[in-house]
Amino acid sequence: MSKQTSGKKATQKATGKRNPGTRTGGQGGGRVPAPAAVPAPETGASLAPELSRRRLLGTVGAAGAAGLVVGGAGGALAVTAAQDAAPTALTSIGSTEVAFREARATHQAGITTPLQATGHLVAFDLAPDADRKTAAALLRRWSRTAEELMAGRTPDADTGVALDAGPSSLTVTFGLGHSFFDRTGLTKRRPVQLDPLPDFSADALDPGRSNGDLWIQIGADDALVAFHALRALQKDAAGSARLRWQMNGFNRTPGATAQPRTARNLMGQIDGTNNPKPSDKDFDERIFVARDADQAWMRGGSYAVVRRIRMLLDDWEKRSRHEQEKVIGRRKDNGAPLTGGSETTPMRLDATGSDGLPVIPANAHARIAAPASNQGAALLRRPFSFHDGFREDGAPDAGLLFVCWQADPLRAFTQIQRKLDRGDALSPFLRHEASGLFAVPPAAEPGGYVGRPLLEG
Ligand SMILES: C=CC1=C(C)c2cc3[nH]c(cc4nc(cc5[nH]c(cc1n2)c(C)c5CCC(=O)O)C(CCC(=O)O)=C4C)c(C)c3C=C
Ligand SMILES: [Fe+2]
Repeated sequence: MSKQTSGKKATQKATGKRNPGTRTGGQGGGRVPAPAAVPAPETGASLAPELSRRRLLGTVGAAGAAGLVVGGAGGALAVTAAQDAAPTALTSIGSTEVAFREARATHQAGITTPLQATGHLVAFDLAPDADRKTAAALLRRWSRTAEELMAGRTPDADTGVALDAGPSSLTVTFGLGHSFFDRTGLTKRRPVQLDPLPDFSADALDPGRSNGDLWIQIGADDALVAFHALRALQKDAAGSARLRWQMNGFNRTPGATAQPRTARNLMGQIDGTNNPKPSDKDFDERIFVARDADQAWMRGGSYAVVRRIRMLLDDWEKRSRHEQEKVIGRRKDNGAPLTGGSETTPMRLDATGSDGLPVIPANAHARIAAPASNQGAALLRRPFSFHDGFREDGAPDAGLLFVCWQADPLRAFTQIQRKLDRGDALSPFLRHEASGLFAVPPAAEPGGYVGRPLLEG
């Protein structure tokens, strides 16, 4: 059914787990360089190690060896084979694989996985005549495709777009919207956590680009790999569901800086510093649905809130650096709180300056959004930046595809956004233009598919 292009399927668990916002520290993600098997381009059989090494080194020599995965930390020697061409050596970026289902992980990939360079967010609505069986068959097809592509394998009848790219940290994450449950006769099993988000005063939402029966988040460190996955999943949906909306985003390319750093957004701020870390004792409780939750099919799952937030960059960029820093409560250069220290130093919210005013202003974004201002509420932010060209007035149509993860959206996103809505210094520079809320079930069981316990339970 499929052609293996990046060595045999990886079954190892995560090594070098990294924080989604920082690419270092913490756990999460399960990204591993693909293992060393080398398929022969013509026959698919393994090449003798000596031959494959020679071929590889030839390619390495031509390409320059820096960054290539040849006996690196993971000992991996990865190649990908175009159908009739010589194998292409992969760097660690191309060969890194995120497991579709890890041995002991109960949640889907793409939640604690480190930020990827490219992302597509896509919502589908089930076809008018679709029922629960149609939905189940679609999720089965989608899960199979996701597992294949995340392992670096491509379908036989393939366009070849990603043939020599390797898995490139591809993740595909599936979610179910409020309307999915009505469409599939499962209204009674819809979790209250999917109740529609309240209206916020700053909302200017476009219903056509909001919500949807089904949602997919695709992320990869290679734009061709991400597009390839999007296209394959769209083809799988033919006749069962049609595209409702799609958004494309990006982050800094991994490996661009010598030391991994927390991402910057299009306002130039270091964004993601105070994300909950998988090493925090309450991380699972905050981000994932509890193991004893009433909705058994959601145990180990999470809820995603997706917002397309356009940044009013012309207004923002007129502000001095000092003004911009007061809006957030942190420095732009290194992300440190205005009360001093480095990026990871805790904010001193009670510190006052010689003028008697709080050093981190009362309306600073980081103060208002902090757990201390929200009865302990916290969410995991895992966004992509977007740029969809320029508007008629010449302003960039650019901003943040804000994706955040939590066990309970009412206690996390809604609580924090209500607070921000009432007086966040950042709000005048933002427009919330689209919104979605999705239940993201746990990872598929071996041989199963995402959502099976709901659809067949
Ligand atoms: C409802 C939740 C949030 C929305 C919407 C949101 C939008 C948004 N934020 C930034 C930039 C930054 N946010 C920062 C911190 C921060 N933001 C939220 C929540 C929302 N942000 C939280 C929970 C936090 C952490 C607060 C804390 O515990 O300290 C920061 C500071 C650095 C960091 O910790 O990440 C920046 C910068 C933008 C640009 C934006 C919308 C486009
Ligand atoms: Fe924020």
